[in-house]
Amino acid sequence: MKRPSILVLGAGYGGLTTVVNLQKVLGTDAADITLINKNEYHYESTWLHEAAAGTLLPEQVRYDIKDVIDGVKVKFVQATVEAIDVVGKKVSTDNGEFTYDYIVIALGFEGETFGIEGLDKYALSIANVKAARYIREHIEFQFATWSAEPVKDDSRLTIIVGGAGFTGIEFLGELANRVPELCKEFDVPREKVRVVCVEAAPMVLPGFDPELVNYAVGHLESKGIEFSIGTPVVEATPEGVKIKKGDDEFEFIKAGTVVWAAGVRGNRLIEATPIENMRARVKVDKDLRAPGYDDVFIIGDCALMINEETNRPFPPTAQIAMQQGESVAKNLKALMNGETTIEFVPDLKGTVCSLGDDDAIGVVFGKKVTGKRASFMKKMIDNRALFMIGGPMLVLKKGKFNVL
Ligand SMILES: Cc1cc2nc3c(=O)[nH]c(=O)nc-3n(C[C@H](O)[C@H](O)[C@H](O)COP(=O)(O)OP(=O)(O)OC[C@H]3O[C@@H](n4cnc5c(N)ncnc54)[C@H](O)[C@@H]3O)c2cc1C
Repeated sequence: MKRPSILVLGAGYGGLTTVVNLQKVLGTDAADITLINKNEYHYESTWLHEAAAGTLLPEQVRYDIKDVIDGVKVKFVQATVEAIDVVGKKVSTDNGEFTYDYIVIALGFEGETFGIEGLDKYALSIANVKAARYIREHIEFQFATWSAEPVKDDSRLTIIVGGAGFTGIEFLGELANRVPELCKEFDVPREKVRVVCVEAAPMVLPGFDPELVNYAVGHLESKGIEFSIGTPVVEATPEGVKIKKGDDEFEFIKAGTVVWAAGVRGNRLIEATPIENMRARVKVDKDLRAPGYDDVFIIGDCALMINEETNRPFPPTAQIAMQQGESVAKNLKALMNGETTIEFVPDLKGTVCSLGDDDAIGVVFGKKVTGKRASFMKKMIDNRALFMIGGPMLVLKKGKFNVL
């Protein structure tokens, strides 16, 4: 009898956790499992702000996929997915076509600019490890140019961060520590550098406890970060951004670097399928299948699940993507054995937002934490994600141990 074929698209938190768990729950001959990913490595999306600021090297935030999968049970194909045909049950890539009996779509997030003029063209986005490396090098180039040019353009040293949500604040935390290093390296006086966070909403870190938000803002301001809150970006140009400060009041901030960290959406490939979606995120069934497509599972940032307690979608997180990966592996096994699938219920342990390498805020198991304790917890969370996918060897190789 032909073995069922399982295609997993994307080797991020969701896809890799699915595969690692399939290796555990299925016997060697139970299925043909193929994992397709754009790169031969996985990168830790939750560490990308560090690679973008330059506080970690791009190499430190990624590892080879072949090091964590069992080559006997799983075939890895490096390819870029170009189209998903959920009716014909096939996937086109730049490295051939693949058919499937079951598919797991875990292609992650893309930046969302909400149609704001010029942002797509002139703002950078912390979207993947290559984009993060580009941001790091762009900032360094601006500092090096300022240092070398005879007539100085101080706006080169202004960095605008669009968005005071989780990603924006974590990136600002890294920049706050990185800027003094850059000033030293490129002979730039610190007072010449501006880092400005521009946010449309009336608050920083919506959804976070106000006391923790005050702590975060105070910490970042003490390191020279400026906040412009309730002032939406209305346009980006090659010279900087225009922000709205009142009914008819606008300000143009000249800047050498604009990083847009104010929105994510699912992978655009979803929008080209007949599956109903909102900004490429699919409101999945309770067992994580796409409504109307019994052989299609969608997880991670491409999936949308409503938190029934708040009646709002769960925020897209690595924590949920990994738990979904575990659940999908169990459900695939159940389907192959003719059993019923289980409902996915997120088990939220808390959230910690870093403020650089040495400080953080968070709520863990219902308790508020700040400072070095929170920073320690953040590193333990990062190390746990490595452990769940690659075991102790991966933690030793890539883990964060600078905990004091
Ligand atoms: C700076 C930053 C900080 C964050 N911090 C946290 C945090 O502290 N805690 C938390 O829980 N979450 C955090 N998140 C969110 C978290 O990173 C995402 O929710 C998580 O990565 C989603 O996992 P995923 O498996 O859906 O996608 P990803 O982990 O993004 O993986 C998607 C994979 O698909 C691949 N891929 C994409 N397109 C294609 C294609 N066409 N063909 C082939 N392969 C493709 C990508 O290369 C990637 O390997 C953070 C995000 C960012 C950007």
